[in-house]
Amino acid sequence: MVLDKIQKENDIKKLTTEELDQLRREIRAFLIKSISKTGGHLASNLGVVELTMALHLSFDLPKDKIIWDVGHQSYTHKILTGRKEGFENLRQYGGMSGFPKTCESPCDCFNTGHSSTSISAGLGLAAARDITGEDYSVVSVIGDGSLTGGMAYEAMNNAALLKSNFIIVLNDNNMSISENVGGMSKYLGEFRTADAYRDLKNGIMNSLNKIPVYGERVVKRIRRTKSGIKQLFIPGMLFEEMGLIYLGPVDGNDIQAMCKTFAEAKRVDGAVIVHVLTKKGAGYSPAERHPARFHGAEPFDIATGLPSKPRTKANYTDIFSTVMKKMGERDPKVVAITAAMADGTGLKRFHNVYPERFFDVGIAEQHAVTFAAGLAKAGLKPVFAVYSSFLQRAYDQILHDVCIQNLPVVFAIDRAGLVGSDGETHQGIFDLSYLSTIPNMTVMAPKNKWELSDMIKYAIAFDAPIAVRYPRGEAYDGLRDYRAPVAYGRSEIIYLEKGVVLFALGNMVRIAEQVRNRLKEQGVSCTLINARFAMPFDRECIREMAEKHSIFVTMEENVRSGGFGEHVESFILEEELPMNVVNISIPDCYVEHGNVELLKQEVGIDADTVYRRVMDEIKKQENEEV
Ligand SMILES: Cc1ncc(C[n+]2csc(CCOP(=O)(O)OP(=O)(O)O)c2C)c(N)n1
Ligand SMILES: CC(=O)[C@@H](O)[C@H](O)COP(=O)(O)O
Ligand SMILES: [Mg+2]
Repeated sequence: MVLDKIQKENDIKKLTTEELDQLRREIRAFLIKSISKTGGHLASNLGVVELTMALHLSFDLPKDKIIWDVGHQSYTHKILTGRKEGFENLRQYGGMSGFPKTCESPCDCFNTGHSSTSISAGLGLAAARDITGEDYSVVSVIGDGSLTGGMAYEAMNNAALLKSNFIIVLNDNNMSISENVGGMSKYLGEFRTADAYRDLKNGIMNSLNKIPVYGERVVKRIRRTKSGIKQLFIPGMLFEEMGLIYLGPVDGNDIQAMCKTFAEAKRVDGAVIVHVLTKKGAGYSPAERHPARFHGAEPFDIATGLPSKPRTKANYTDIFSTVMKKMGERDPKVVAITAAMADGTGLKRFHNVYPERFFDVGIAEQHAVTFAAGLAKAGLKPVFAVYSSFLQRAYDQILHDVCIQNLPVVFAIDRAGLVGSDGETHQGIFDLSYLSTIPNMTVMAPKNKWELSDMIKYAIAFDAPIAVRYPRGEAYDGLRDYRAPVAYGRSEIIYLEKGVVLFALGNMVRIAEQVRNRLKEQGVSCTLINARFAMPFDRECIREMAEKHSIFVTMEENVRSGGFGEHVESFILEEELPMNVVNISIPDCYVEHGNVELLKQEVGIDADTVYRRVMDEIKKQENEEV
C-alpha cells in the first residue's frame, strides 16, 4: 500500500508519479470504507483528494499555513499529516475531530467549523508574518458555498488593500450542502460551461506571451485594461477588479496542473485567488448522485449507499417540516428562510410546495435575519429556520434589526443543545443566553413533538420576535396527554406535589421525568413543571411553588451563564422566596465531540447526576434542620 508510506507531513513528496496516482485511489477507498463505519463528511472530502495532495506537494507543512474553511473537507489533509489511524474513532468521544484542530497537529494552523472565516484568518496570519518578518506561505481553501458568506467578501476587500502575499484557493464544486445559490454561484458556474471560451483565452494569451518582450507587455496591458477585451478574455475579472489576481480555472483532478498553478501563485505579489474545479462525491457513485445526502453521512452500506441503521422515528426537524407545510397552506403570508440549510432544517418540503415563498439566502445568517426583518416590516410572517450555533453570528441583526423594532420574526432554532459528533463549534448551547437578554424577544422550548408543533403555530400567530428552540435528533413522544394550550409566559404543571420542584425546559422535561420516578422510589415527593418559556419565564408559578416547596431545580441544555436557570435563580433571590435553587445546566465551557448521551453525563445534565444533586440538596436541608 502506498498509503502506508505516508506516516507524517511531507512524506507525500517522496512518492513517484505512479505512486501518487495509486495514492489518490487508496485515499478514496480508505475514506469510503472508514466513513461508512463512523459517519462523517464524505462527499466534500472525496472531492478534494487531488487538491489536497497538490497542496501538500506544493507547500511545506507545518511552516506554510493552510486554513480549511468550515474544515469539513480536511480528511485527506489529516491522512497526509500522519493521522490515518485517527479515523477509527473519528468524531467519537475522545477520538479525532472531524474538523481541523490545532491541538491535534502542528499542521492544523487554525480551528474552523463555521463557514466563511478562512480568508479573514489567513489574511491575519499573512499580515502578522509581514510584521514579524517571517517567511512562509498562507493558503486559505474556501468552497464555493462558503463564498456566499459575507465575511469572505469583507476579507477579500481587506486583502486587496493590505497587498500581503496570500493565496486563496477557491474549491468550486458547484455545490453548497445542496445546490449552491445566488449571483456569485451563477458567475462561477459560467466558468464551468465556458470551456471553449477558456481555451480561446488561453490560446490567445499563450500566443501573445510567446512574442518576445512585446507579447508579455500586451498580455499585462490586457489584464490591466478595463475595456471589453478584458471582459472577454479574462475569467475571474470580478476578483481582478477588486484587486486580487485570479488564476484558473484549474482542473481539480489534475495534480500536475494544480501544482503548476500553485507555483505560479507563489510568485505573485499580493493576494491571489486560484480557482479549482472539483466534484463533490468524486469516485463513489452514490455520493456523486446524492451529494447532499453524503455531505454529512450517517454510517452506510458501501454497496448500496443506504444508511446502515434506517431511522424508525421522526426527529424534531421532521415535525417542524410537517408543521411548516401546514402553516404555509393555512396562511399565504407565511414565508420560510434558510441560510443554506434547506435539508438540515427540514425546509426542503416547504420549498417544494411553496417555492415562491421560500428563500435560500446562502450561508448568510446575518443577512437572513435582517432580510426577515424586512419581510416582517412589509407584513409577511417570516420563519427563519437555523441551527443554534450558526445563529450566533447574527446576534446584532437580531437585536438591532428585529428586536428594537419589535418585528414579528419567528426563529425556528434547530440543533439547540448538544449536537454530538461535530463538537465544540456546533454545540447549540449558547442560544438561551444570547437570546434571553434581548428585550422584546420571547424564547420557548417544547418538551415533546406535539408541543413543538403547537409552539411553531403559536409563534407564527405571535406579533413580535419569538424563538422556538429544539434539539437535534429523535423527537420525544412521551407525555402525550399533557397538551394544555400554549399561553404567553405560562408554564405547564405536569405533576403537582410538594417538597422538590423540577422546573425543566424543553427536552430536559424528559430527563426530569426520569429523575422524578427515581425520587418517588425513594419516597421523595416531587412536582414536575414544563417551563415552556425561557423568557419571559412563569414568575407567577414560581411564586406559587414557594408556598409548598423548599428545593427548586432548574433544568436546561444550555450553559449556565446567562441561561434559563440563572435568570430564574436571580428572580427567586430578588423576591426572597424561601427555596434553595439547584441549577442544572452545562458548565461554562466548550463541549467536545462525542455521543450526546455520553456528553450529557460528562457535563452533568443526565438523569443520574440530576438525581444525585437533588438528593444531596435534600440531605443538606435535613442536616440544616437538625
Ligand atoms: C456559519 C455556518 N453556516 C452553515 C454551516 C453549515 N455548512 C457546512 S458546510 C456547508 C456548505 C459549504 O459549501 P462549500 O463551502 O462549497 O463546501 P463543500 O461542502 O461544497 O465542499 C454549510 C452550509 C456552517 N458550517 N457554518
Ligand atoms: C460541516 C457542517 O457545518 C454541517 O455539515 C454540519 O455538520 C451539519 O450537521 P447536521 O448533521 O446536524 O445537519
Ligand atoms: Mg462547494
